[in-house]
Amino acid sequence: MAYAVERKVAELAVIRACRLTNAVATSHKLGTLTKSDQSPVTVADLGAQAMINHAVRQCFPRDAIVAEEDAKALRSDADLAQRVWTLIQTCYSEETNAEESSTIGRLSSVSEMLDALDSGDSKGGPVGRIWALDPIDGTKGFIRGGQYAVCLALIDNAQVKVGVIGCPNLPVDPANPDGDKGILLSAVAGNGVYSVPFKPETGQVSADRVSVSMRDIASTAEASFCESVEAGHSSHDDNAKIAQILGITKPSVRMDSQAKYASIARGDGDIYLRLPVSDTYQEKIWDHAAGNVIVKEAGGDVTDIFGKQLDFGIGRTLQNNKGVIAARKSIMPEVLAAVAKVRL
Ligand SMILES: Nc1ncnc2c1ncn2[C@@H]1O[C@H](COP(=O)(O)O)[C@@H](OP(=O)(O)O)[C@H]1O
Ligand SMILES: [Mg+2]
Ligand SMILES: [Mg+2]
Ligand SMILES: [Mg+2]
Repeated sequence: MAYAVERKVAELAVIRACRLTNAVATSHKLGTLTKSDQSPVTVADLGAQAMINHAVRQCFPRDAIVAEEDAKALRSDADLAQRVWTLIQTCYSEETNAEESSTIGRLSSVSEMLDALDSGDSKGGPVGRIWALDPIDGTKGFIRGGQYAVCLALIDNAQVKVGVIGCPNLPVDPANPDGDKGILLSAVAGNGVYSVPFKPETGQVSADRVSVSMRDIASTAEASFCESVEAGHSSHDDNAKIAQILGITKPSVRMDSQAKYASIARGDGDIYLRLPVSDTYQEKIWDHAAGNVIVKEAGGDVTDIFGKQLDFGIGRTLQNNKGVIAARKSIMPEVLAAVAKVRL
């Protein structure tokens, strides 16, 4: 299978990062900082990015990386850098799968950690292999104890070919929300999407991978839709109007992060609405790349609010697109017609 090695590396790197983020979440010592755009970042985002960037660089040294974070805050604060380094060392020491370090390696010094963090600064673009990394998507959800996701994708000549999303807080069985948590969704374009339950504390895979697909529904009135928790990321008002036009009566499922893509891919919900709040905000490629291939491989489609495919080949942002809509292919025309009515 094409991209089999890339998928294996991405799965190992994401599961390892989930072990680190889960340890930070359960310690309640999040080390939250505020970035220049006023959004939060925690020591877990930084530790996860350093480890994953290093894994990608070690396995595929010629590939570029577009990642959300950088080492700026750690380069000016040695104590903070040491704290992230300790988290990474603890995470390595808790490895239970020997394949992990033999395949994706380990960082060996603080300076290597800082360089790895800074190696996700590619400008992106239409040509070549570019990894898109969101070390914690839904940082606000992570801080709240809600949903968050570690998301890694490989974009090859502007097409998303591999997508892996780790959701440590997503229930393994959606019908049993208080049961075991920890799901990895993994897709290669043209080869389907698989769900793998894993234990976030150890990173151990707890059952076989199973192929998943989006639910078939007779009409949009039967659908349930999901949206961001943060009203600043997606217009709850517009989303509600669209749902009303589609005859949806169930309340929206509000969830942080690309866990939304993961849950519609495995059939927990049917439609993901992300209507823009601001005219100027440009969606980031790391917020959507992995989810894009995962939903498509599950039988869904993902477009912007005008029905255009998302363009992952023009840089770090989706500047040619506005908002995001995802749904099963068969209902997509109806959903986009409702979106158009609301946006007129
Ligand atoms: N005004 C805005 N509109 C849309 N998305 C935004 C936004 N401001 C921030 N975001 C992005 O929304 C992501 C979270 O999405 P969601 O609301 O689905 O959980 C954030 O990812 P991070 O948490 O990785 O920073 C951030 O990149
Ligand atoms: Mg962020
Ligand atoms: Mg994000
Ligand atoms: Mg993030």
